[in-house]
Amino acid sequence: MGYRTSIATVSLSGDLRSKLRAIAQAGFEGVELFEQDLLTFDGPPQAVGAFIRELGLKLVALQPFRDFEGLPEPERSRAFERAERKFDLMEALGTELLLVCSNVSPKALPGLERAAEDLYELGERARRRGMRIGFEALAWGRHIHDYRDAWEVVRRADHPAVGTILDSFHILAQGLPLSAIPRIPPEKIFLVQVADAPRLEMGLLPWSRHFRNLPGQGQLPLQDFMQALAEARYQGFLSLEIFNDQFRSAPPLEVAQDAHRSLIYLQGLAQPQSQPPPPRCLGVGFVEFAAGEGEAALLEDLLARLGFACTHRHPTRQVRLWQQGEARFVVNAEPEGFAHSYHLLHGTAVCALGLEVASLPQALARARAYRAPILEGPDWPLPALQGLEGSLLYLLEPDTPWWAGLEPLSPPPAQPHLRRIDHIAQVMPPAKLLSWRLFYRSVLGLEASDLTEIPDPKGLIESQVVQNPEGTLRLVQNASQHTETLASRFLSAYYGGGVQHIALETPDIFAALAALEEAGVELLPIPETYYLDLEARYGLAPDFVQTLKRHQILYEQSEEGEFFQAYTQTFADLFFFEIVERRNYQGFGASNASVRIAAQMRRLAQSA
Ligand SMILES: O=C(O)c1ccc(O)c(O)c1
Ligand SMILES: [Mg+2]
Repeated sequence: MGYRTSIATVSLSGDLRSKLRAIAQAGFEGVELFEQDLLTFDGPPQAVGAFIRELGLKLVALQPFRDFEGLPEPERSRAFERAERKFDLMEALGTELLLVCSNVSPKALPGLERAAEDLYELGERARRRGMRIGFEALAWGRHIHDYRDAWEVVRRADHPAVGTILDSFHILAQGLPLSAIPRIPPEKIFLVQVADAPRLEMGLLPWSRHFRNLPGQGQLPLQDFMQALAEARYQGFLSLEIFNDQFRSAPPLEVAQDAHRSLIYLQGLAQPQSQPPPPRCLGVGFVEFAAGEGEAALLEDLLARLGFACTHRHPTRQVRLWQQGEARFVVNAEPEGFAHSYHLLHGTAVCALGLEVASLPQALARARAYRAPILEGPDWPLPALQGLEGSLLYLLEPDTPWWAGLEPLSPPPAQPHLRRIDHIAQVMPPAKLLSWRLFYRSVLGLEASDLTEIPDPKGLIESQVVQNPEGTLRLVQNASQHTETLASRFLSAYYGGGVQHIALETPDIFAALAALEEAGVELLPIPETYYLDLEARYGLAPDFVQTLKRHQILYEQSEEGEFFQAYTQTFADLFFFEIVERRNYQGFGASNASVRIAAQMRRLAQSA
């Protein structure tokens, strides 16, 4: 990639040695050292510098040097003394760039000219020691909080050892215009720091210190920022500086690997032609369940009642294919192999998804560019990416005859009530939501919705939707910080994340449910009060509401259309199917989610 990659140590958890190892292992070329982190190293600064070089990393900068410009005496003189001690430290470490962030002290005096004089003098001191200083505007700086002012100060200082540092968060969070960036001479931009963030209504300082996230995970207009950098012809390091509470408690290597991926993604935003394009994802070709033999029979009984036909079976193995319309489920009850291991760990569960892509070579090239490990070879029926929590994401083109090795048994149902997989809902630990958001956006080029919150009787559930533009591939991802929510109970029951439900689409939910009821499928009972409220909320005809109620259907209306949904009782405790009918409707029935969760909780309490 064009820009050299770096990350600030503040972005990761652990002591300095583990941070640096993770940074090197994830493939970064440089690192910005946060001075605080020196305290977690069991050796002198020289040893830190040596360790960094042994890892093959370049120490891009030491940071931050705070509260420098605009001070009255005697603070001003003291600030220069402090700076000299930083230069000593930098000499020991072996780095030549010091990040100076704008003064936040109430003692700081205003005036760009005054600040320029201070920076000139600091630059002169730095130059004498073969060093440089980069001036960065903090969004909450006392007088200087706009990158244009920081640049103006640097321009007036007019010293070869004084440049500016741009930080996408401080610029984009304030919504500053980017038009001045291309006018800064590239050699005067000493470093560019990048971070994304969710849009939050809060003060800039707590927002920056706790909620920054990786490019591709948030909502800031980073594409515009990258465009402006390209116009400026900047060629130095892109350094991630991610202050985030979640990342600072997550395994450092996982965060570092995501971080490296996010820089590739960022590069692609400005120059899509510099990397393999994302695959066109078409939909879910199949879902594979891992099951023990006894459970496989129960699951297959449920599939049969849902209207699926067992169309194929493996000649020698415990592997069967069930189909209805375009929906295909593989039930794998083999006593060895990947599905078996997965079953041992998670119980009856979805162990793999078959993702249909328009071009397999393109999908694999993209995955390689984004360093997503690919499983392929004689051990695997299809090439696969690593999916959620040890599951697999097989990749296939729509006409791939992956079931050619199976024996045909019976034809699929001629008049299926259920036509296709509408969406798949996964539950994961909260810290994984952002990681998968980045994966799906970058490796697979899918769109990710903003995070929303769904109330569960025992706490909040965070939810995001990942989908293709056509809406033929939809993944809903849920997580919860609260231990008693349904999502969290799923995590503990399944020993990790996984598929919690699969929604199947029908063109006529009343006919579909009548058939299911006839076949003895148990639906999740919905309380009477829901229907009273529904009638009032949308002004529905009583007869219509009675029909919904008879089939335990949840209903939602939006500006454009209508949504109907019903749920099966949970299978093997926590997994279930959903039946949906969409009439010009693109959502997921958010207003009904808490009703459904409460009904499932009641049922769990009864069976406990
Ligand atoms: O939050 C801070 O203090 C801080 C320090 C250094 C930076 O580069 C920055 O963007 C923020
Ligand atoms: Mg910064």
